[in-house]
Amino acid sequence: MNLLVTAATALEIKPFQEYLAQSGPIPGVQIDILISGIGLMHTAWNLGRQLARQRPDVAIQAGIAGSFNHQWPLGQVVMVGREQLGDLGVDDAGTFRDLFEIGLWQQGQPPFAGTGLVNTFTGLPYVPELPVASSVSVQTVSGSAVSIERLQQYTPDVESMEGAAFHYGCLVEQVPFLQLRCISNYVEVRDKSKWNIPLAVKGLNEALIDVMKKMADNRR
Ligand SMILES: O=C(O)c1cccc(C(=O)CC[C@H]2O[C@@H](n3cnc4c(=O)[nH]cnc43)[C@H](O)[C@@H]2O)c1
Repeated sequence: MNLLVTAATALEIKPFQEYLAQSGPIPGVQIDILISGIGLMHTAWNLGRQLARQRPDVAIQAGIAGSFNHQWPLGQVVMVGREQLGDLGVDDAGTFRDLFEIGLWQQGQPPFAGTGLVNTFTGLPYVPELPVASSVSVQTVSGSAVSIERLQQYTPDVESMEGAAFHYGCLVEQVPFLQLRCISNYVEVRDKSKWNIPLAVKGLNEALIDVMKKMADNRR
């Protein structure tokens, strides 16, 4: 099995890489690591180049995220079922309208299902039993009541800056994929002191190692 593990920053998957360095090669599994950079543009370009070089059997994007859902504690790991683009559109005299609303994109145009980039989890050797989240990808981390209220139209559970690019690339290339996110903060009026990135990185990497091992076991 060729497994691609990608993250926006090296920090997010450092414990995973340390685990791999300690455990040595995993029989039957070749793992490529891609640090894609923060944001949709960097992720789209780096992922596209990587998929052209080496088509993986499975791709996993691992990252931290903000949560709209206060039922989930910081450190909760989720897998993303549906991605939407939260800020690609026009400012119509003070009202945000996305590309579907103004007719520049059509709902259901491949690889979209409606207005979402949906993971059916098909083709994965193992699907973890994690809460399934709806996600919105943004260029700017939401940090004001106005921007948070505007995103409610997408009924998101979580927010990241790379997820939609990852779903798009994997759907177009028909690579089975899994987006794992661990909650580092709530999406609320910005107060960085409430974020817990170390906790989220720890939870993310524990889940990532577990998923990688189970995928390897199921592929042998
Ligand atoms: O402002 C800072 O000092 C600062 C320090 C470290 C990290 C940040 C980020 O904004 C991290 C963005 C990064 O993490 C994902 N992420 C995490 N929480 C959120 C969120 O609430 N909304 C959107 N993205 C989030 C994101 O995918 C980026 O890769 C700031």
